[in-house]
Amino acid sequence: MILELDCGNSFIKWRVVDEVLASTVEGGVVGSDEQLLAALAGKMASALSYCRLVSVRTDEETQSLISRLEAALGVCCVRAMPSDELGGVRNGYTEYRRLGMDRWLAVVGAYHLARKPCLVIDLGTAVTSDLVTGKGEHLGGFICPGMPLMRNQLRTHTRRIRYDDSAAEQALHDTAPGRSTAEAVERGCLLMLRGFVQSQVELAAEHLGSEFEVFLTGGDAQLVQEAVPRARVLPDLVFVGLAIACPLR
Ligand SMILES: Nc1ncnc2c1ncn2[C@@H]1O[C@H](COP(=O)(O)OP(=O)(O)O)[C@@H](O)[C@H]1O
Ligand SMILES: CC(C)(COP(=O)(O)O)[C@@H](O)C(=O)NCCC(=O)O
Ligand SMILES: [K+]
Repeated sequence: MILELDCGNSFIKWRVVDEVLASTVEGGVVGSDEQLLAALAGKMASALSYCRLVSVRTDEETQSLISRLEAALGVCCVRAMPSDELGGVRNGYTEYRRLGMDRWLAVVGAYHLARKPCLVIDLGTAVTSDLVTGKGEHLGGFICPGMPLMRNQLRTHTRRIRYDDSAAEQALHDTAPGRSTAEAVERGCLLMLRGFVQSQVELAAEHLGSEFEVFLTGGDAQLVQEAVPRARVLPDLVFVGLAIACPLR
């Protein structure tokens, strides 16, 4: 079985895949290296043959996680590295190494699934949007703050915006004008995200023509789904690209 990891700025997404059945056996989202090791401890260490991972963390943090995994699980870890061409997609950055690896693998994964023009939006700590043409030309994209960054900026740069996580969660059940601080902030940020996603769809039509697929991924993808009903919501999109970047030898 293969262990796959997507190390984002806030969370590590992990899953164990049976390469013979091509199915996911188990998976989860954890907040730290320690939590990851605890989640994996014992139960399937012996069944794991290989680990592949993508990380947008520093090289030091990523290497430290790899060392700990190799020591704890006895598996060889392979990390996806930047490339200017992969899976029929040409990286659109002037310096291809600068493009976030999660963005790159999501674009490669989307193009692999669609084989036509794609708009790929990843809603995590940051929100990223990337465009790829039907011929696999990555046109570049956009980066803006995601839900966690927007709410934290408001909390840390004002004196009276204070509310807890349960109030935040409650507030997101509706988009009526807020009648409390939590509702006003959470719904305001949510509507900003939805507006961004809608404007990206309009922009994509200008660059890609009318026939393109929209992919939504990242932990907050569901929040904007209703803004683009035709979008494919694929929480595992980065893993599709990861399998292409790090095939089993
Ligand atoms: N099961 C989940 N675990 C953790 N975060 C989640 C989950 N579902 C949704 N989220 C939300 O997803 C966002 C983080 O998305 P994610 O793609 O994991 O970010 P990153 O890749 O930057 O670490 C947060 O706003 C968090 O509240
Ligand atoms: C834009 C990102 C911070 C998004 O990270 P995430 O929200 O997934 O944790 C990451 O893709 C990154 O560090 N990119 C490097 C800069 C760039 O893509 O231009
Ligand atoms: K992201």
